[in-house]
Amino acid sequence: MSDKRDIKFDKEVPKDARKTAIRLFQQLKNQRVRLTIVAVCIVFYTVLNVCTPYYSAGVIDNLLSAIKNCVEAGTSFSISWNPLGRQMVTLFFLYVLTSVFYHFQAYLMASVAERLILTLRKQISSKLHKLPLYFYDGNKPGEILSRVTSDLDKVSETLQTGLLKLLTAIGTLVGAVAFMIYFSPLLTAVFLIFTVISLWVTKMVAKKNLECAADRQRALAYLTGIAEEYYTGRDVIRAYNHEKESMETMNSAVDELRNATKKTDFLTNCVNPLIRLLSRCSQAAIMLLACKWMLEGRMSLGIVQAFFQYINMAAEPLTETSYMLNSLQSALASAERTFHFLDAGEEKPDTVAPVLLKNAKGEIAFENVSFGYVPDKMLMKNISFTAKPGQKIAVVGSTGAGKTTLINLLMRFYEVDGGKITIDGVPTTDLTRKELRHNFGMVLQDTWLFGGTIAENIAYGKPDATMEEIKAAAKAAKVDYFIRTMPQGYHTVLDNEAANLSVGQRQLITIARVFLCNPPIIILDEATSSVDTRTEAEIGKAMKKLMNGRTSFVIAHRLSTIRDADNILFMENGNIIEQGNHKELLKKQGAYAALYYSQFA
Ligand SMILES: Nc1ncnc2c1ncn2[C@@H]1O[C@H](COP(=O)(O)OP(=O)(O)OP(=O)(O)O)[C@@H](O)[C@H]1O
Repeated sequence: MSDKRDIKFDKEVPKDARKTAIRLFQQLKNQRVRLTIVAVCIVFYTVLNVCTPYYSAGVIDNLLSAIKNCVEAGTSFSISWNPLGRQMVTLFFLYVLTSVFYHFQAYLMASVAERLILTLRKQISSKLHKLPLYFYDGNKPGEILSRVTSDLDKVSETLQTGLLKLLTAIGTLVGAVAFMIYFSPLLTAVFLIFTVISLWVTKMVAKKNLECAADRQRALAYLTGIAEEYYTGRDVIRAYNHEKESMETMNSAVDELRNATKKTDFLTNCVNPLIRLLSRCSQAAIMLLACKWMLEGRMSLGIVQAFFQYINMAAEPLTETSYMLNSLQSALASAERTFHFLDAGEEKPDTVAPVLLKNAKGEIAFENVSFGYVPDKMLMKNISFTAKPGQKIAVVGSTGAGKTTLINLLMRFYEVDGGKITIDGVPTTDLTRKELRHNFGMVLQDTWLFGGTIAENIAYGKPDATMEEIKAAAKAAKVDYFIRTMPQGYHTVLDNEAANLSVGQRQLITIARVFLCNPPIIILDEATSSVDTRTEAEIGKAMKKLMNGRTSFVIAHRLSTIRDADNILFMENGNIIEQGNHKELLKKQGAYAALYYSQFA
């Protein structure tokens, strides 16, 4: 049963942030011009952003004194170009220019980030085809998918928003505080005292919030785990009368999640109003002092409004720095995971001078083949056998005996550790993988049909096949009639994992796929219990027809179907312990005979 103590949540921290940042930057080297323009825009934006409020203080004060002069002189108010009109237009253009620099860099940065993500996605896509199969054995599909989606999205988002904020934060903060001190050291001190208090409060709440969020995550994962467990085991739970216990465990998990969520929600919802309250208090205190000084003539209105602009400017980097650093850290962790994936060991490259195998006859030989999934633990030792063109080879053995492994080696999904496998006398390592696999057709129990039309699915191995060829293949597999009864016939789109087809129909379509490719060698994994007897007979007939004239390897689950095999490989613990035809093996009175008599006696 799932145990919530087993569920761990790692904080998103890169192992080597510096190395990852440098590597990420290297990926941007073809975008140097754009990045330089972005850097220039950021510098101009920061300088203008910090200097404009200072300029605005003078303009507002001049405007105010012009209004005052008019009121005192009893004349109507007008603005002359020199100096007030000029100053106001300059201020307007300063704001416009600041905004232009900001938006231009944002536009460029978005295109830099998306180009980078496109490059990385292309690298991942090409990597997926170069990875050896054992990589997929050790990694969950969800993990690999998240490299392509959420990890790269996070990098892009941080490059576009977080990085700009971080780069402008120091300049803005230093500039704003410097101007504030210049205007009034006392008001600046009031602002800084309140800021330090609110930073401290945020830190305390954030720490507590992080703990509660981890508790909530744990409680949620536990609840999801047991819900899934109970759902899949519902029959067994009922059969053993464990409904009450399951319900109690479920209720306590739901309760725990409720408590954890309550705490997290409270902390999340209370932190913002608290910070806002502190910021209002600080602004009220500053405003009180500033108004007093204004009344005493010690401070002008222009300076007060400029001071408040600086307060807003300085508060943002101060309160957001920790968020920005976290998001940068988490983006670097994402980038690190992506690079780790891109660095994974690839399949041994194809030979540089490959042999071309035109019209293979289909003679296969295993010569003293040894293999282990784990380097120092050999599963197969010195396996040898030969399959003459057109022969039927049956591979038999209990579960885990090594039947699939034998096929994996034949198809070069894994590389042998010793000995060699030849096809028409040519070692498979002397061919390119593409050339080798071109000679094989596979019909497995787990059929794989993709989201496309039935015709496209049949033509998967020969995309340029004509409709006539596709129909002929379907006819050969005895699935043509069924396809024609579908609403759009061959153009019926299969989606949702071909849920509208039965297991047997899916298998017949994959048989048609092999008929179309017409390979000299085929691999068949016999259907077990997932189809009814009639369908099984239909599949059996189609397979028999497919085997006709081709070298075939049949992974057999029932001994009744392999009596006519030319060679039966009886496997145990990864090795072939007996081989020969049905009669020879019965005569031997060995493991095959024992199994045969146990099934048919
Ligand atoms: N990717 C892998 N990594 C490590 N060990 C593996 C891997 N695949 C299979 N094995 C191990 O190799 C042995 C042979 O497995 P294989 O899948 O070839 O057996 P099988 O005869 O096809 O079994 P089944 O009839 O159940 O499919 C088993 O002990 C299995 O646990």
